[in-house]
Amino acid sequence: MTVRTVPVVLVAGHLGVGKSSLVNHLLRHADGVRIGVVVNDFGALGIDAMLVAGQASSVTSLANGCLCCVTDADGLSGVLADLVSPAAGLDLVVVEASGLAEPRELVRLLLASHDPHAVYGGLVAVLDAGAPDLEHARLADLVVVNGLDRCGAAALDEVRAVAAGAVVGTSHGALDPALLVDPVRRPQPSQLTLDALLREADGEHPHMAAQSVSFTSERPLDAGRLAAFLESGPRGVVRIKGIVRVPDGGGEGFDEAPDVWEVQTVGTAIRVRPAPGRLDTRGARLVLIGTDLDEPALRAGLTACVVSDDDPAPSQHAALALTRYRIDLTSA
Ligand SMILES: Nc1nc2c(ncn2[C@@H]2O[C@H](COP(=O)(O)OP(=O)(O)OP(=O)(O)O)[C@@H](O)[C@H]2O)c(=O)[nH]1
Repeated sequence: MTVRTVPVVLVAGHLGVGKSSLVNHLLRHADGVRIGVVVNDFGALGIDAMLVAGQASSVTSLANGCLCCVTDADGLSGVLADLVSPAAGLDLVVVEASGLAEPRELVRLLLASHDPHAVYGGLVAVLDAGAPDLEHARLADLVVVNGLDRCGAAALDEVRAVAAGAVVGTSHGALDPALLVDPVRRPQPSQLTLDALLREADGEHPHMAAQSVSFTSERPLDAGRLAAFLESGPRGVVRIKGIVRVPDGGGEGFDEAPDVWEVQTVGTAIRVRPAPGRLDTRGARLVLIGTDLDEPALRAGLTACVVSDDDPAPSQHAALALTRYRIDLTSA
């Protein structure tokens, strides 16, 4: 049986860069995605708590299912356990770090929590377009350069030159939630949800919509070439998900290893697990999600991963290049 997992996304950045604006935008554009928010408020005047709670606490009573918890770093694991439990029914948990929190420490805390229902959804670093912190850009899986309305887009190239993950420019934190989580189809409520009402009342900060590129191959992909493609952090790509068959030389002790894998990436964070049986495939099906995608380049990159007749037979443990990113989410 496959355990249901909820991605937990960390949002970090210096004081006043627009973290709360980003979280509020996600909540207001949730469109059926049930988002839980953790405000990691280190006593910094409680501003985050007020801003987020002002809207999220009233959302708790709606079908939308948003909720808000205030915590400090020590309480993170306990709060996360509640939020990601199947009973909470959430699709995404966003942890907003206070401007004082060290992103690396929060990532460590999250990875150390070992909750079977939580899966690391990536570190989103919000940077000020006027004075981007390039150290944060190097750490993050997704970099949001915020404040383009004030400062223009000049910082984007500077950030892209050093960022390991994808880089997106925003104004007022207007990040498309589809960059972080798949849209969820749920029956439409008979009346407007709170997120729709808030959007109408506030006016919009339009966000650059996420794009996607689908790639299908009838043949397996070479694990080494695919891993290199994923590790390269293709430009503009925030998330990749799909099913891939990779050939393996079948080294000793590896006979039981499956050949078909589910692959998910967020920025530079890669994770794979054995594909559920019904998703068996002869080759590969991948979806790449991001902004400003260079579709021909992405297709060329993935096509180059397809195993050809000219390739040598796979070496022993060939699949390890990819399967070393395995996280075991499968329970007996
Ligand atoms: N003009 C402009 N103002 C912005 C933008 N993003 C945020 N702001 C404003 O900047 C101020 C700080 O934004 P927040 O979203 O609270 O920033 P934060 O990172 O959560 O701040 P802390 O919680 O203090 O760390 C607020 O007054 C926002 O309305 C933007 O892109 N353009």
